[in-house]
Amino acid sequence: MPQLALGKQFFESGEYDELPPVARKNIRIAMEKFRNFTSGELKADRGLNFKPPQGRRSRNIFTFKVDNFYRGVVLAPEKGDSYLLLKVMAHDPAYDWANKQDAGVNRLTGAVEIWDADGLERLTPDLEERAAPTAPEQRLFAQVSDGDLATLGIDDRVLRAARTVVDSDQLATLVPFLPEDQCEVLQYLAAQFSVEEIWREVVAHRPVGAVKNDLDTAIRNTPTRVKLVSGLDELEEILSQPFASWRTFLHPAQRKVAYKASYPGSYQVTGGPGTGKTVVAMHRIRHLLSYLRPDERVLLTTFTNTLASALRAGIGQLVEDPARLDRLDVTTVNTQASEVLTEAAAGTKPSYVNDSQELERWRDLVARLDLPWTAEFLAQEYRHVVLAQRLDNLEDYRTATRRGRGHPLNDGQRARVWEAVTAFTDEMTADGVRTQLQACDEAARILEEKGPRYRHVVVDEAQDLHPAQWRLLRALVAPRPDDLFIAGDPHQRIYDARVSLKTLGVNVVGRSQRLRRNYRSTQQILTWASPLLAGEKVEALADGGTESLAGYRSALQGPRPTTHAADETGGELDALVDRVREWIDAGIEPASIAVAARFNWVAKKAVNALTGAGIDARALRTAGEKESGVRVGTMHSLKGLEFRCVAAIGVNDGALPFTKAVTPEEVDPLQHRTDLIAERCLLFVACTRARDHLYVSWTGKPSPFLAEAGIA
Ligand SMILES: Nc1ncnc2c1ncn2[C@@H]1O[C@H](COP(=O)(O)OP(=O)(O)OP(=O)(O)O)[C@@H](O)[C@H]1O
Repeated sequence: MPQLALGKQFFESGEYDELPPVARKNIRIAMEKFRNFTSGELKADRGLNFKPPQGRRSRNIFTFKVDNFYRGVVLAPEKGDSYLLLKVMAHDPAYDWANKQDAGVNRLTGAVEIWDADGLERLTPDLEERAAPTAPEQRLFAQVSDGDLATLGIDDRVLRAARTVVDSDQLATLVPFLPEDQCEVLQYLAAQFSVEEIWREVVAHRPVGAVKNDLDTAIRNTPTRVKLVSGLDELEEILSQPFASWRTFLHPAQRKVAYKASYPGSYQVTGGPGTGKTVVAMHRIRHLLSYLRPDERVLLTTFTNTLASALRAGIGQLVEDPARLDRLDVTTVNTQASEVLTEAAAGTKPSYVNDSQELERWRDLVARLDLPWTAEFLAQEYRHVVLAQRLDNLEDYRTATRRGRGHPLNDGQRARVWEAVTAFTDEMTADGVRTQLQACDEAARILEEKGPRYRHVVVDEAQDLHPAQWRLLRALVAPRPDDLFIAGDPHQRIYDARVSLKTLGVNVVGRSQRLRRNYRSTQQILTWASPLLAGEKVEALADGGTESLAGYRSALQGPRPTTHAADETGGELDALVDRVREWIDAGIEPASIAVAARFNWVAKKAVNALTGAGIDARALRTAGEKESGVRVGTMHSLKGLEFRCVAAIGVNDGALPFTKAVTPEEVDPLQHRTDLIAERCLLFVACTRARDHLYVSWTGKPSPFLAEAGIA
């Protein structure tokens, strides 16, 4: 029986979602014929009008009639009996598209590649001309021999184009025309990966099996871009709902991590912004739910309630069975702490103090006890040393290592700090209040006594969790195979969190995967934003060492980010209004536009400026998911989210880094450095929320981060 398959191209650019229901029905009827007819019958069927387009490049490409308006384009290998549906378009564009495409089997991956061969052929002479003044040995791939390129699956036509590439900007212009796997190889080479490293990255995650040079096998061997359809029922199901690519077409690295049958313990997935860590976490949950025993439950944690509801909706699209979904909780770690404490206090909910109330208490203690340190210093000492290591008495504090703290304390000084710590905790207890982190610590202690609540815990946005939160996560699940699955990115660490997971009983050594392909933002946005972190060594997620963005790339293309320098705030806000209006006039949904500011008061001004100019805009924090209007919020509040357009405003000297958020070097040089990196990461996080358009503005002197990155 013939194998039906749907190509990723079929769903691209939202074309499929815009097809009228009747066209979808007709696609199903046509596909039924592909399923049931012999090839002779297909060719003879007048309704289907199955034929090769004249002028096609690939002899395996055919078109067929969907109805009087639409035609389908299908890849039908000569040998074998698979049919890969590539596009459904209006009559003329369908022929035009079909004639431009070529199809082949990648020598390295054994996967089917379909690419715009017409575009590649037309672009190559132009690139050759532009590259002529640059000597071949100075071009981007000069160090890689033709033989090595062939080993990595680069075919002759791509080789000719690759040899013209002078720099990564030129590679970006080629990307839309390249066969996908070959494109990935060239991007790795541009990022200075060795042939062996690329071989590992590109081949190791793929299904094993001999690479055969026949399209039929290749179609069945390309889960990244081809959805094999088991039958007409499944086809009907796929065609009847809006399509989200992330549900079906995982990158081999994503698939391997998400659907590995079992890990002997905890597992960690890292990667730059937009590399699909959350997507992997959601697929892992689908996998875990399918194996769950009747009395077991799964927990997914993330950083904010907004992200938790987005995750819940996402998993709802992946797991249809409500009975399975019922066995999943999606919350923040702090919510878990509150639940545990409420349960332990027979239903009485805990009361909290926020960061500024906590600081007020330290300030009061500094004055009362006449201490020689600032309130900020004591709050950090409590958070990063005492709470982090769960130090319960002076003896332990005396001998504790103070990793990451740059201001030494002698024995007498430690005794005085401890006096303040004791007063602080005693007064909090007497007032019946806690900080969120204290609550996590207490909840962990309770569960350490009572036992875990979940069979599996999946942690998203793991980079900002404090050791007390990790202790709670550790206590929520027993140390067993597949206990914790952790997703995070140290480049997005915007709160001061440093942990050694091993000392907290979470061991991911030898069990981790880094994702490198960005699915969210255009290459232009990544190329612009990555230098914001350049030169900074970012501490790895788990246990020492550093992480880099090597090989971080995107296959998406778009305009370069733009900047605006204003002399005064009014001018900056006027320019923002103009930019947002341009986006809306170009047809972009206002709710897919975000404005990000370092401070809440700047965000409020932006809301006023936009609404004053007649543009629907609202605060991100309070906006309901379905509400209209441009979203405006602080850079912190954009964490984990994404928008088609992002305007980062107020990126001024003095705002980024914000002086008050950075411990003075003379107070604590190590803390000073950590705070500065967090501020850098904050700007990076805000910029990498953008999918298509990024705009950055400032008033007066720009942020030194922009200047250091060569942007302003
Ligand atoms: N395999 C895929 N195919 C298509 N789209 C994908 C794929 N993987 C991820 N995406 C999309 O890329 C975007 C970013 O994914 P996701 O939020 O999972 O990344 P992330 O690494 O968690 O990002 P961040 O760390 O910046 O929050 C989302 O729109 C997601 O749907």
